[in-house]
Amino acid sequence: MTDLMNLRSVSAAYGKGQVLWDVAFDLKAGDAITVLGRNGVGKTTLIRTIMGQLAASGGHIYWHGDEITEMRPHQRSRIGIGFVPQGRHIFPHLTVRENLEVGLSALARKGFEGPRAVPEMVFDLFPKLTQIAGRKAGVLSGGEQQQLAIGRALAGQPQLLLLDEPTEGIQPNIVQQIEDALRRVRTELNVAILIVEQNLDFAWSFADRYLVMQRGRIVKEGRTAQDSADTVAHLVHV
Ligand SMILES: Nc1ncnc2c1ncn2[C@@H]1O[C@H](COP(=O)(O)OP(=O)(O)OP(=O)(O)O)[C@@H](O)[C@H]1O
Repeated sequence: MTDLMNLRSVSAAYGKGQVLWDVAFDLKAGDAITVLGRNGVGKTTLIRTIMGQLAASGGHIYWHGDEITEMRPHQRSRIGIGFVPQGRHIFPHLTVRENLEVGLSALARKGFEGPRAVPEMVFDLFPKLTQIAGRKAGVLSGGEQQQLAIGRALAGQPQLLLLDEPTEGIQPNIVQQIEDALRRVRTELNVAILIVEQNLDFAWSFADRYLVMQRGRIVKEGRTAQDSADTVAHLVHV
């Protein structure tokens, strides 16, 4: 079986300032991987490069074995890459349901015969969204907005979900609900999940594999079941 995604020697830059160097890793269906590192090491840049919001300045990105390095972000979302950006970026003046419907645009794949309504699975994973479906997203708590942002990405039925610091500023009981939901996304839907995180406990508990970045490079990687979180804490915490 071909991998879901492969990164080969990927680099990225903002103008002349190179931020990513030689990043390489593979993802399979249903994988859960976390990208760790201090502020400013390039984690968000990596996720934006995978999503195509920032063009790779070198290297190659493959999806099911096909090169997508030059593909535009909306096309990447149509082939099955979902993105929950840092800060969530929900539409405050739209209702919860309308925000979720925005996520359906990713289903406009050529020949895709999928549903044209938000899949029930999204409400099943986040029951709170059913209760607040008619409310304007701008008035929701941070935890509700995060559930909405994840639900919106899932409405597009991705095969890979990219999440940038999903636990940032969220109270612990909601973090637990998000973790439980993401676990189900993986096991029940076989969606691969890549999470950029500062919360080492959450990252270790959720992910099977970890990558640690320093100054735009992957400096350490491994399996969370084999290594203790203490072995990377000094590379992650300031
Ligand atoms: N739009 C931009 N233009 C220029 N430089 C940028 C831009 N965005 C990020 N950078 C720089 O790129 C480097 C990596 O930033 P990035 O946001 O990817 O790091 P990060 O590891 O995600 O950090 P954080 O945890 O703070 O989000 C930093 O030096 C940052 O200042």
